[in-house]
Amino acid sequence: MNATTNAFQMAQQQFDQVANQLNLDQQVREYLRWPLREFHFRIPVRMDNGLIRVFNGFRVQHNDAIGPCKGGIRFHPSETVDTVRALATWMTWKCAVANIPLGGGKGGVIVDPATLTNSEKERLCRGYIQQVWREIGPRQDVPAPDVGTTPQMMGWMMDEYSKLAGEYTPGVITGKPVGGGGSLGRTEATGYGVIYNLREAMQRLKIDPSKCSAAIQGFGNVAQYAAIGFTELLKGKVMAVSYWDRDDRTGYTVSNAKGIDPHFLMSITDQYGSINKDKAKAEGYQIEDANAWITKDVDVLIPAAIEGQINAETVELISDKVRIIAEGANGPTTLEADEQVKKRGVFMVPDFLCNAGGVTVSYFESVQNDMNYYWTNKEVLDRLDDKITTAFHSVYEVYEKEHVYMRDAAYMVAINRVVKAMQLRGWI
Ligand SMILES: NC(=O)C1=CN([C@@H]2O[C@H](COP(=O)(O)OP(=O)(O)OC[C@H]3O[C@@H](n4cnc5c(N)ncnc54)[C@H](OP(=O)(O)O)[C@@H]3O)[C@@H](O)[C@H]2O)C=CC1
Ligand SMILES: O=C(O)CCC(=O)C(=O)O
Repeated sequence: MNATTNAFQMAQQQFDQVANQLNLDQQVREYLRWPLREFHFRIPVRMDNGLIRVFNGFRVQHNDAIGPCKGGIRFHPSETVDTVRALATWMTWKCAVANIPLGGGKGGVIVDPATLTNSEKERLCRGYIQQVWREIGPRQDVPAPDVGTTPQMMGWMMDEYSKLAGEYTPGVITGKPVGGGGSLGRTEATGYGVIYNLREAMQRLKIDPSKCSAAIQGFGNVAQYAAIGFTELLKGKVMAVSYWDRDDRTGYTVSNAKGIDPHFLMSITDQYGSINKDKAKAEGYQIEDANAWITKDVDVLIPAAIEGQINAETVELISDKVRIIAEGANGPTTLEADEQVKKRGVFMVPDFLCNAGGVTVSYFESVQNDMNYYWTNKEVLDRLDDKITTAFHSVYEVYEKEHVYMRDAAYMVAINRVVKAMQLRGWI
């Protein structure tokens, strides 16, 4: 998030705007504007050099009216509790709009995982669980990966929880490695979910996807599979992706006038989403500055890195050719920029609808863990497609009927479902 934008204030303001439109009761607003519970803790870790380093960790549980809290754990050097609160709040709306029986939670550790060795990462993951294990569980709160965390880390966390709980408990965490309690399809789920949303949006807007081009910000998990999906499922062209270069401490855009080959770029990308720009250049790619991706004359922009990237400054750089923004990241568009996007009539597929594919397959993973029976990749992706398609149209129908912005329509669907669950449980 850029320095001037606080993600949690942004999440609250988005909610307030729609609460006004829905004329939501004041007491219900108070309930939903803040997380129900949050845990702040310190995680001492013995580093490989024998010294102890203490990390700050958080787990925030926003709402569990519909089911156990659900949401990733982010390892990031600029993590703040407000970012985690925002992400937990958005998880509540995400699970509700996807119509899966889960609530919203999120976790975080202030750390740059790229500075840790593998064994230090393992001890940090186990330490995180040691601090929070009493507050999570398959029927309480189920974490998962997010920025800076991986399936292997989820495997270590599940193992630590199982040891502390005294029984094998795969359903405590999702996004685990396949063969270690994970589900096929989870790796590609979020990026493909973005693409299923785009396919449905284009069908409603009568746009031929095979004639479309896209530019993507980021080249981590979500961006990589969005790029593959855009080229292979929609048959469109991705003209540019951007990434953060750790060595140069700046971002770059990697573009190709003929369209990028996502598989080639993935083959020269490290585990943190950093592309080897020399190898890309040698294959004829152009290397441009960090913001070049957003200036491209493309039909679709897919921000898939972090929060606050389409903001008051960068929104001015968006080409008039852009017709759709599909938010792969959580909270990539600030409130000011959102107003501009709305005014310009660009069709918005909002974050908690657009990137709901990941948590949907996480839900499938926990269902498979409970059954101890695992589905094929095709079964998982077919079910995902079905869920995302239904979610998209449930929001689109409100957008059409109520003549509201797509983000507001998604909030309306989600808030109504959460409020109904709260009423049915006698909370309000
Ligand atoms: N993974 C999932 O299933 C889901 C993820 N999301 C959201 O999607 C977004 C991306 O997550 P994910 O792909 O998993 O995370 P990853 O860590 O795999 O990828 C994010 C990438 O974006 C890079 N990045 C950071 N800042 C910039 C920048 N200014 N310009 C270009 N690249 C940048 C990061 O670099 P570096 O590591 O060097 O900072 C990293 O390589 C996040 O908002 C996440 O919360 C949402 C739903 C589910
Ligand atoms: O897979 C999950 O449970 C959560 C993924 C997540 O953190 C997100 O959707 O932002």
